Amino acid sequence: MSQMQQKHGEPQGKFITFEGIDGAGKSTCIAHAAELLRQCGKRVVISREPGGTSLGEKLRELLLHETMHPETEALLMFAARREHLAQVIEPALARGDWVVCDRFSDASYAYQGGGRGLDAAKLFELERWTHPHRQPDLTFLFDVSPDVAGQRIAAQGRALDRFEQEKRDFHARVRAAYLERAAAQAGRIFVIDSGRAREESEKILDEKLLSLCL
Ligand SMILES: Nc1ncnc2c1ncn2[C@@H]1O[C@H](COP(=O)(O)OP(=O)(O)OP(=O)(O)O)[C@@H](O)[C@H]1O
Ligand SMILES: Cc1cn([C@H]2C[C@H](O)[C@@H](COP(=O)(O)O)O2)c(=O)[nH]c1=O
Repeated sequence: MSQMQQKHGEPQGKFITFEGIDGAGKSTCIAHAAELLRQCGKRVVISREPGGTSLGEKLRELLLHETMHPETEALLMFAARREHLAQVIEPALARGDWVVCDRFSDASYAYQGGGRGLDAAKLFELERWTHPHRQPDLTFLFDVSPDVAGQRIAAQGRALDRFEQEKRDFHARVRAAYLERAAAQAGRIFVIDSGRAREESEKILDEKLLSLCL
């Protein structure tokens, strides 16, 4: 049975992920994307990583606030992801719902790989273990410079988490890893220049989503 088909030949829902460095603007555009998909008649589940389940949200608290070894960080990201796939993502897709998710495994390659310097082969092993047969159908990468993203986060005036507190160099490496991955997987990862006005990002997002809905 193909990944795109259920037992009775009904098409599965689609799995759409949003990625980018902290402050790139992806979370803001997710609600907009979900609204558009609902207008197209799709049932939409919005979720996030790390998180999306009761256990995943507890792991998220640890990941965002506790100091830990980079490999522990990678393992916990994938542990949260395993639970998320089992409890939320796979059941929703099997029901025919569309899943719109704030981050997925591309984030592990970008943050733990690019940012922390972990060997991509180790991340690949974790990915193969956690979701050997599942990849997003489409990924939006919100691309912006760490300087602009940092200004956007500062303007929110809230406490920063462990990743947001990292230096610009870290975010520059994360951004570079994302762009490298987007170049290697251009058919799946669609880059949106989010250095421009939010309305412009949303217009491009709408066009791409509408083409997927038809
Ligand atoms: N082109 C744009 N697209 C999206 N958001 C933008 C854009 N320009 C400015 N913004 C603003 O950037 C701010 C940061 O957005 P948001 O919190 O969605 O980022 P994020 O990528 O989800 O960050 P984080 O990963 O830290 O949660 C918001 O206040 C949003 O209104
Ligand atoms: C899935 C995933 C996430 N991260 C990091 C990236 C962000 O800094 C935080 C999540 O915060 P957000 O405001 O919800 O974007 O977690 C990571 O390092 N690796 C991952 O796999």
